[in-house]
Amino acid sequence: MKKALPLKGGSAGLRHGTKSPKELESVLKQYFGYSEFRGRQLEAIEAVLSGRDCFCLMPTGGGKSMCYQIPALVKTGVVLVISPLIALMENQVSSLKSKGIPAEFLSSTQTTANKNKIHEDLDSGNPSLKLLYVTPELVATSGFKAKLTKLHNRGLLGLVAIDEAHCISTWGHDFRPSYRKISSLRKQFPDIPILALTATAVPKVQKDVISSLSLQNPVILKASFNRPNIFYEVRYKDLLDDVYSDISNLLKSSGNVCSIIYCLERAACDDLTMHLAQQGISSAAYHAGLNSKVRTTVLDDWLSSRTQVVVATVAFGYIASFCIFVNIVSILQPDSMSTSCRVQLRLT
Ligand SMILES: Nc1ncnc2c1ncn2[C@@H]1O[C@H](COP(=O)(O)OP(=O)(O)OP(=O)(O)O)[C@@H](O)[C@H]1O
Repeated sequence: MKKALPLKGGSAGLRHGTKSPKELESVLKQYFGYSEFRGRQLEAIEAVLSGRDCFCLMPTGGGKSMCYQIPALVKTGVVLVISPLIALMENQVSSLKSKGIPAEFLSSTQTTANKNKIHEDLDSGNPSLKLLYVTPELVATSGFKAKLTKLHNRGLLGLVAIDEAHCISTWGHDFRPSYRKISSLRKQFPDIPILALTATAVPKVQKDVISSLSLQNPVILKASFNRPNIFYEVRYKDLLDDVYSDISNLLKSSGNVCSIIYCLERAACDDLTMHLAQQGISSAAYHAGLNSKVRTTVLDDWLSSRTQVVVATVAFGYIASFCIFVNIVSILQPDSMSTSCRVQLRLT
């Protein structure tokens, strides 16, 4: 049976579920370079390692992923991560791989050859994978359920993590009907801990998520949403002579700070990008109307500071999750205050 990944410093004799906070911290340091856990991370990790279900409410960018990534490193078997966005999965998987952590995702964007390789690994009885990211749509299929059952029967399903768990709730702002179907997992694998993660704080949603997933006596963790490094300034469009000029002046006065501007419509992204280019500001549009190759180039150029400004629809906020100083400008009415705040918190 595949063991947990080896730890530097000779901790190999430890069994999952029995690690001390210090030992878990050393795993954090070894793989991610951070010296301590943030907020409620450690409690969430300890809860699932002890076999408990857990509902974890943490602000966007608060470090929810660590709550299942650390267990994946210390537990035997595979951690299944259910995530609603392929771009998010791709981003996480490539970041984990760059740290030497075996992770993969299954989605329609994968080549058949890649998918086959992942399935072969899962069927091998000794998978090298530690984390497998999938969509809720895939989890609902009978073929994938059978695969999970096989994995579980061999003692190789370590944890089910449900990212963006508010999508389960009809009261959640990103409600996805297919998410409802994953509620069968609790019945299917009664002995496997389920970790539900969300940044949506509405009590009605929390209750709905916990009951829809039939979480058993879950550990409920709520982290503080206070982010002192965030500063909001509101400028009324109607009081400005020219919104585009106001934005370009703001960008020029901020120096070379990497920035994102959110617009509701694709055409506005293209228009504003053109205006900024005319003002000598390096910028690029990012929206669903561009093919994935262009979008990847835009993201890469922005992350490596070859482009200063991305003018995007809200989809961009789900992809980029690491930037030190960011100017965020939302023009036009955001679809909801909650979405706007979530995206901003993730990026700040
Ligand atoms: N203990 C820690 N110390 C320092 N940085 C951390 C810690 N845990 C996580 N991070 C970093 O915080 C950033 C945000 O983490 P993560 O993407 O997991 O947040 P999240 O809560 O999942 O956000 P979202 O709601 O956007 O999905 C990442 O760059 C991650 O590496």
